[in-house]
Amino acid sequence: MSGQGAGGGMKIRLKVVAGSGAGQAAGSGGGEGSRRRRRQEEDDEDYHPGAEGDPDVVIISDEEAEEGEEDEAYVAGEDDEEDDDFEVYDSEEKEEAAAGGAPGSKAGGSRPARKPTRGRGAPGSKAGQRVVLDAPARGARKARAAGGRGRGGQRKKAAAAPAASRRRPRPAELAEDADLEEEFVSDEDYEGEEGGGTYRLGAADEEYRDFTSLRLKPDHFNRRAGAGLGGGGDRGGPLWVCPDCRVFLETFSPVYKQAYDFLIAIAEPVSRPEFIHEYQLTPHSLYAAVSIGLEMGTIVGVLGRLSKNVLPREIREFIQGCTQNYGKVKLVLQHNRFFVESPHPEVLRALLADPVIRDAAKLPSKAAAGGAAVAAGAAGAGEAEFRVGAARRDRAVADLAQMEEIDLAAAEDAEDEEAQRQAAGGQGAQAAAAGEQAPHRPSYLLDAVEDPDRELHSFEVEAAKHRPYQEKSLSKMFGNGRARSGIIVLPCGAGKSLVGVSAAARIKKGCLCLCTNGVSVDQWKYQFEMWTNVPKDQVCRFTSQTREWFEGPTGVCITTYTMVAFTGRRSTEGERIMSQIMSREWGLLLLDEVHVVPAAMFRKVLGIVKAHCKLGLTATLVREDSLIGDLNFLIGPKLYEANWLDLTRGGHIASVQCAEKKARAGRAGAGEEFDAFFYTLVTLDTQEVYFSAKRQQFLIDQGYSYKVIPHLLEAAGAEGPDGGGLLLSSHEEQLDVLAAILAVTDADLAEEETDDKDDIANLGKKSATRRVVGDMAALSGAAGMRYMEYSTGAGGGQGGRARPPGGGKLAKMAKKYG
Ligand SMILES: Nc1ncnc2c1ncn2[C@@H]1O[C@H](COP(=O)(O)OP(=O)(O)OP(=O)(O)O)[C@@H](O)[C@H]1O
Repeated sequence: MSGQGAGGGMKIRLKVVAGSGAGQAAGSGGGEGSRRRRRQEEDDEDYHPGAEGDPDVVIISDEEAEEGEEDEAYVAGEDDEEDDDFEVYDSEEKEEAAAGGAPGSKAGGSRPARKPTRGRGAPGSKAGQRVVLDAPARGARKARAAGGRGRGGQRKKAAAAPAASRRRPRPAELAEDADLEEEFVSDEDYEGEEGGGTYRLGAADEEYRDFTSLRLKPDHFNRRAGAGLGGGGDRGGPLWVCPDCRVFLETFSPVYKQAYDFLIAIAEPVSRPEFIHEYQLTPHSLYAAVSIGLEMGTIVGVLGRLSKNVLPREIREFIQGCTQNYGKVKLVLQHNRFFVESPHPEVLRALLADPVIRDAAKLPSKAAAGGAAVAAGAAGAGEAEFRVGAARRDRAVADLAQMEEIDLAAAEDAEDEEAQRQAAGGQGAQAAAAGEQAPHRPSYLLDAVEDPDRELHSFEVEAAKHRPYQEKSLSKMFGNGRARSGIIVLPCGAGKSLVGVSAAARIKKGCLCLCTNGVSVDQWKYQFEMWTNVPKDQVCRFTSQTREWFEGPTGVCITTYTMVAFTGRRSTEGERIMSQIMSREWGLLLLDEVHVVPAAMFRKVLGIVKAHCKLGLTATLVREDSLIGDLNFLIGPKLYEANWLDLTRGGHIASVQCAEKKARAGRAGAGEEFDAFFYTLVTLDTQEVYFSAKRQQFLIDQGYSYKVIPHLLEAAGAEGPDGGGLLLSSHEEQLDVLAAILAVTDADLAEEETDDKDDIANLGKKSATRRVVGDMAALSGAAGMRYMEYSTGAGGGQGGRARPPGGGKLAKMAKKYG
């Protein structure tokens, strides 16, 4: 069992099921999603975004490609199997891939592949599962590995990096070959291996990328931007698909929109500036893809079709490895208990062989007769057995066809000790063992009608026409008559609230909405009332200030993370409401601002609340605590992510202007109509400079440009506050303020009274306090709150709406509507 996720409690990871790479990477957080990788880059002192750190994509011409082939004449059959670092496919093979053919199974035996320049792979295995290093390097690496350290102890397997990229071989990390285990090499081990070649390996190796050995498709010339996807539908591919799982997208392609929609469904965006986007295929992103209904063959087929270069073999294998385990195990919530179900006895056996799961599961002491016995691998005779009744299995198989919305990702959320004991199949096993009809309702939406516990609400969205990206988000969440758990990423002001409200309306069972503070609670209530016909008494708020409960059997409860996670003494009314919250099976758990909620709090809350479906909403999946990967398990995969620039161009959100003012002290400016201005004041010679570099990288990746205003006084064009210039304009005054700020202690801060006890920003303080003047990290945006603090939703709106209650958003709307 992987179980490396932060925090205690049981974890169920895909890896357990079949030891696939998907689970491995996911379990350890070692999928090394793009964000984490970027952080590592950022942490590297030598990394200078926008300078030499930019990806160096080398595109070779036809002639060069041919030259290359002549230089290294490929002799079919000679060392075909032993020498390939990565294989290339012709269009026939591409078709085969599209049809879901096994990687490496070569039709017809002839393969116009080009012999790679470096690296070795797949001895004796056409499927290419085993990828080994060339002998001298392997020896050297092994030797070094003995004393080497891994990247956070997570990367266990070394494999041949594709010669083209010579960097972390993500696809091969998923190789299932146990022999590779011993070839553990850390990034340090890679360092210098190339002996002064073009590559600098190790943490900074990503600065140098050479993709010259990517093989262009024979008709690649027709695939240049502008050639269009005409005729056979196979032209004009806007993608470059690299063997290291990077995908580059040309935004000026005529099929950009289609390619973008596809890529965002299968890959993580790394960087999306104006002309070339970079994406990364990761286990998480591919898991998300299959969870929204894309099949392995489709993913490979479409990727190949959109690509200018022949799809590297690693990519096919990687995609296969990451997608094959989807749907094998389901976590089903019923009668406030979780049941682990699988139609595959071997999967259950693997799960039960894991000591953590076994410990957590409630198992019958003796297996009952009938059905397929699934003995826990580690269990001896006389120990508990887990039995799966035949009828139950058949039913599960049938149900699997529909695919359950609560799947392995959902399994991760049951962190609460007690819930876990019920979750790991114990109750289900007991019921099955006792010959009872196993409880199982796979498709929540379809089965809601039959649900004996159903308490359906009947409100509907009636005041809105969804914008295209909102519709897209919702269609990713709802499909085939079921609801999927996951995260929707939409920029500030793009209308996440409407998406959340619509999801709650579609899931006709109670909705628990969790917000980061009390003001947000008021705003969500307002949003529910504004967009839907929900009766007022069916939307209730539960905060430190307001304790309401809905009339009737069900409704919408809006509260805060802190209220639910609170462990101290509550008022009688508070206790009563909390017990209502805890005893219910919610249809939807709506999680606002998921990127700022500390992971520990998520686990706590998700252990307390039971819901059929979870929807996380955020403007950015960037977290300061590097635990973004955990959200995949705590909530679910990312279902949709909109591109800021596209929405801006579409007039859905304001055009954003970012400016960073460098000063020793100063004040921020104001915006103009239809433009949202983001000003950050960075005090020189402080930690803020470091954090501002991070923010700059974020902005670049999101496709924004920003301005650095180094001399505030000159920029202000005036001398003092009366003249419209700066406060604290003299150097002495600035030093005084800086000294005062630096002198502030936690004790000083504790004296400040809070006005929102529900605010998640107050976490960790003994008394509920708010930082009015905080430490430098908090001031510079390192306190876990997002960088973009406000925006306006320009265009496409329904102007003249009533203003909502509340502060932050109120100000935003007030700004928008004048
Ligand atoms: N489909 C729509 N039609 C009309 N107006 C819309 C639509 N979707 C959103 N809006 C409006 O756009 C504005 C921004 O929406 P909302 O506050 O939900 O954005 P948000 O993504 O939650 O922003 P933030 O991340 O800042 O909280 C609101 O005024 C909302 O009423």
